[in-house]
Amino acid sequence: ELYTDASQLPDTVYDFVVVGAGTAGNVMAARLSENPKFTVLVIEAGISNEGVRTVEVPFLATQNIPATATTWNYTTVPQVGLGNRSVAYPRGRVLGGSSSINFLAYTRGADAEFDRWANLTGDAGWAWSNLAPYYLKNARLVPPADHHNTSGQVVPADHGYGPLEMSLPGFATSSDQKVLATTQVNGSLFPYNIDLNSGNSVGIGLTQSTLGGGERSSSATAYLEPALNRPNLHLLIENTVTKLVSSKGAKGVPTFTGVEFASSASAPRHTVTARKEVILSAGAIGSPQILLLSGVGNSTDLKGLGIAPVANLPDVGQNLKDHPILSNYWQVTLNDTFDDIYRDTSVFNAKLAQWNSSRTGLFADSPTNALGFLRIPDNAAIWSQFKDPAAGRQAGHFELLFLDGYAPAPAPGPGNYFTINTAVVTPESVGTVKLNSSSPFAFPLIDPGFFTAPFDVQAMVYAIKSARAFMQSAPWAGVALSRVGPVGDAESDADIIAAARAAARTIYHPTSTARMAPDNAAWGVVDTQLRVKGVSGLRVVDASVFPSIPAAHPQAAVYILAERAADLVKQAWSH
Ligand SMILES: Cc1cc2nc3c(=O)[nH]c(=O)nc-3n(C[C@H](O)[C@H](O)[C@H](O)COP(=O)(O)OP(=O)(O)OC[C@H]3O[C@@H](n4cnc5c(N)ncnc54)[C@H](O)[C@@H]3O)c2cc1C
Repeated sequence: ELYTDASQLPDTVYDFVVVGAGTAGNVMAARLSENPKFTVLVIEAGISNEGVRTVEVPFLATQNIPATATTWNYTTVPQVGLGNRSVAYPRGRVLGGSSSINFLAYTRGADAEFDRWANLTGDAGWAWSNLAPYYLKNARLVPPADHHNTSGQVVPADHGYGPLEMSLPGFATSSDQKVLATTQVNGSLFPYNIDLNSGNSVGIGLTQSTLGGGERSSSATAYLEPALNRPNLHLLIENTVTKLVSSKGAKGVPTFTGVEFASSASAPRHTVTARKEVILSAGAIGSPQILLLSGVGNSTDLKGLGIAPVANLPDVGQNLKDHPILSNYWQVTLNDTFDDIYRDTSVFNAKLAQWNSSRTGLFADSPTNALGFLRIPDNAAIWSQFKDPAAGRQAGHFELLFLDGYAPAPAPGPGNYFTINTAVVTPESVGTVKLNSSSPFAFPLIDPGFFTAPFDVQAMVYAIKSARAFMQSAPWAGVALSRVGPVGDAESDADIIAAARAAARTIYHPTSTARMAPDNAAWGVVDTQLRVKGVSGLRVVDASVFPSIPAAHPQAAVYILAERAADLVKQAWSH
């Protein structure tokens, strides 16, 4: 049942209270409520996802950001590595969380990403061989919107049977053909990868997107909605959790027993009791913020803000990792790019009408039809200065994302454009999330530390040159005209670096702000069962516990982690 007002809630005591109906939170809610003996309440700050056009229409995903009714409209603190610019840092604030507003790419990353988690935490349960069943349990392939023959574009045997729908592009563009042709003629630099979700994530392939039947599939549509008719699952939306409630338990161990929330800063606070556990799934920004507001963090910092310390865990809000990205643009001779839809309302409306009537056409597609992860070669000069940060040889160092037009729109002038977004997916830069104030309604201070580590700058230079080499390949001869846009003019390395610092932004992949560490380690925030260290009754399940950031779009890893976490919680309370 869905409620919008605390006074409507039929109960004040639940077995589990899940904070945040986001990507991970909805997996927890759906899986825990499979047991009819468990009662579960989910509290979400955002609005319902239903009927929100930019959430439902895959191609319009980019229109949810930077600041709309479905986002937390965060910005970063000025970024030293980006010429002191502050950059927009939106997160989903809607049922489904960021899975409702993201750009739909589903990439689980190399097996080695998870094996690294196992190594960093000392728990083989996080190794790929043990997580694979949870990957299969998360998503399933469904036909693309245009029902084309997908042989040679995907390896069906490497996919599962879960509720999340995933499909290949359902609206072919002429630039897709050129991207794929480039992998054929220039395969040594740009190998074709038939399925980026087969465990080897190096190479370029068609994007597998979280959509089915031409509509976005999210943790809200795939997990939450089908479970909402269960009598043991209650959902409260449009209410912000202000802190977690704890008391001193047996032997003086702080014990989390409930959650405090309110519908606005000035509204009265309400509390509910969690008989078994509080599950914190507020994401890589929200979860550290709520931990700090609840007295879990660096005790000295907390006292300075007037917050009574409950557990001294200095790692809360530390180790923020994210992928920096920027756009490289070309003017092209193709005449069917999407540029016109943002220049001509009648073209936009025609595409929307097609989607409305048949869930087909451009708007049934995610914003990017092809992408790939590539390695900086072993003989590159960069390796004389830096140690290889990749998890393994089947993981890339940088990413190329291909967009059939000028993105973010609108194009700077008439004509047609092609965009290659370049991202560094093995960043060495580390940042923080800190409280700005003890008010739960004040945004935290977000500092991803972009380009503060020299490796990231050098890797971005490499990625930009790689994108340029891609466009110099034979299939683009006579098609790609001039380079345009802010990075386009830069020629020398020094100029490219300056342009990169002026143009880079986030690809919206923050992780690791409440990271998992070995059970006996003094560092970290949660143990290998995702229980907050030094307290009882509290787990964190979302991207904030990632021990390291995968060289991939992280939503797949969030789903996989949450599927395992749900089993861990079920096992813990099976008696
Ligand atoms: C614009 C954008 C594009 C992206 N594109 C991709 C992509 O193409 N592919 C990909 O794999 N990943 C992408 N990502 C990243 C991916 O979506 C996230 O890594 C993932 O969804 C995070 O899941 P989570 O469960 O950790 O947090 P979220 O899904 O963000 O969930 C957190 C939830 O907690 C709620 N919450 C927070 N604080 C409170 C509070 N105090 N009280 C109540 N509720 C609260 C939030 O409203 C939200 O619903 C993108 C992200 C964004 C923002």
